[in-house]
Amino acid sequence: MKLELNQVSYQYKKENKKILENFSLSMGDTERVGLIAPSGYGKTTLCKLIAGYLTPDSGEILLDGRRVSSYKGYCPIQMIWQQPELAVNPRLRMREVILEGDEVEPRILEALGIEKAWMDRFPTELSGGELQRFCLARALGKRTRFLLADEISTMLDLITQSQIWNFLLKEVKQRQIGVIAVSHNQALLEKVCTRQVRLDYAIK
Ligand SMILES: Nc1ncnc2c1ncn2[C@@H]1O[C@H](COP(=O)(O)OP(=O)(O)OP(=O)(O)O)[C@@H](O)[C@H]1O
Repeated sequence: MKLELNQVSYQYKKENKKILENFSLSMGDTERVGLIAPSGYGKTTLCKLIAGYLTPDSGEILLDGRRVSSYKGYCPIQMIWQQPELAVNPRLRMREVILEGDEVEPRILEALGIEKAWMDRFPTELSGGELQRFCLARALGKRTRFLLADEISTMLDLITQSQIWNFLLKEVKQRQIGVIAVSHNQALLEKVCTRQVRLDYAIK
């Protein structure tokens, strides 16, 4: 599958500043692209646009030639958010949170170190790192073809961070899932990504 961004521009309505101007990117599902830019330059905004949470002011975002916004039901582009507590419904038990994914395989839960006892808990009864594992698992449903990983491991200690990225890398390579990774950790991006794109050039 191919993900294409053609001349995408975006600005938050109440602000004067353009976040993205005519930004283009084309990537395949065997690629892992690292997005680098200083804080506040629009990395999260770009991820939200690609995942369909925001609509570009102009330009288009296509998955195999079809507009991402035209996908109904499960979106093959899944975003993992920087703050997992904002990405889950606090009223759902973790068992139900996982069901929001696309038939997530039990082996994925196991590989991410999710303990069975956690399934009956509510999001507020887990640590940030534990909750993030659930968000990762939920995003790795059957029909996922691209993963947007926005600072997904900042709340994890170094060992857990490396375990989780090792698993993710193996998984996306095996299943041909393309990845866009955002991190201020340059060493991590170099290890994980096949190439890197600078976002600050997208703004004039
Ligand atoms: N809903 C919003 N309304 C108005 N402005 C916003 C909104 N969300 C983000 N912004 C602004 O848009 C700019 C880009 O934000 P974004 O979160 O995309 O940056 P980022 O590169 O991901 O930053 P960081 O590295 O700090 O996470 C920032 O100046 C931010 O203040």
